[in-house]
Amino acid sequence: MLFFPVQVFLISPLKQNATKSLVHNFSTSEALSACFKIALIQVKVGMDKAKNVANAVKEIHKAKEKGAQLVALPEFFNSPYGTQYFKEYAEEIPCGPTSAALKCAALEAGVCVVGGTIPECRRKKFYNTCTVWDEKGNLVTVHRKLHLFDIDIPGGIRFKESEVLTAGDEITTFCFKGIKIGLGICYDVRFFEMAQLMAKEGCSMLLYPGAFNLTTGPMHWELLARARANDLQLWVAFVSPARDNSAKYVVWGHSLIVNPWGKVMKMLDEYPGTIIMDIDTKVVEDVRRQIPVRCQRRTDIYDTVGYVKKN
Ligand SMILES: NC(=O)CCC(=O)C(=O)O
Repeated sequence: MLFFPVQVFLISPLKQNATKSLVHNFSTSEALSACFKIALIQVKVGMDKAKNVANAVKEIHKAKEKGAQLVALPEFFNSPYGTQYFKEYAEEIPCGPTSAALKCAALEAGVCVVGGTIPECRRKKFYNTCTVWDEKGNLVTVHRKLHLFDIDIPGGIRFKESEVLTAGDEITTFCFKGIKIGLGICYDVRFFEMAQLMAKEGCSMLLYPGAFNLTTGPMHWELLARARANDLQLWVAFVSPARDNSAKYVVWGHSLIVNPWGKVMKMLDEYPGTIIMDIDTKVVEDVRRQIPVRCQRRTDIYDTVGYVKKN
């Protein structure tokens, strides 16, 4: 087994269950050889919050029946996507009804639930927040979207999440069956350094609830998933809502899983559906051994890693 010691200098505190130490040594061996079955649930999201949540819960149970051990939902699975909706649909975490439903679903189905995202209200601010629940219904972690989706493409799309939402300020990883998984939310995927940092934290998979649109989706959705997977040599999963052409923001759909070679293993179309897939982290080890870019970096010439944020 190869052992490549890497030293990462983390300046800001990371989350409770992410690596907290200021200097963290790890090797590729941390991320090796475990398997689990993942489900990515591409549900349609409408105006009725209770119905959206009930639908997601039903799909979690169906995924469990198909053998899933970790079930992931899309970005804003309980609320339509739009700055005009976020405050109305927002809830506190973990005491709101959507958290209660996810906790109960995780416990009853006996699966880990990555609860897509919901609009969260917290201390008079609003966030785009992902919760993770273990199979006993415990809240494992939360990730608040770090990079708000503010773009303006004339003739394409203009969106400004920052009109309503506040950005999170922590990198989030969690462990599932001995595998470290990094969380990002949609637009977060465009920021390579964030993904690189999670890879350096020892992640074998990056999971992004997301909701691209009909302008950027066809151009960048698959490209970004494959780019992150190939550059960082890990599994990447994106999970989107299904398309609703009557919505104000029409999503691209196409939830997908890319393997550490950068190959799309499964991808949905725009309709509701579920991807079920075995994730084997041995593939991570194989790619990293056969194409050992991780230990070939010329950090004497460039050093783009080893930072989080300056306080
Ligand atoms: N919900 C989002 O962050 C959308 C991101 C997106 O569409 C993009 O192009 O990036």
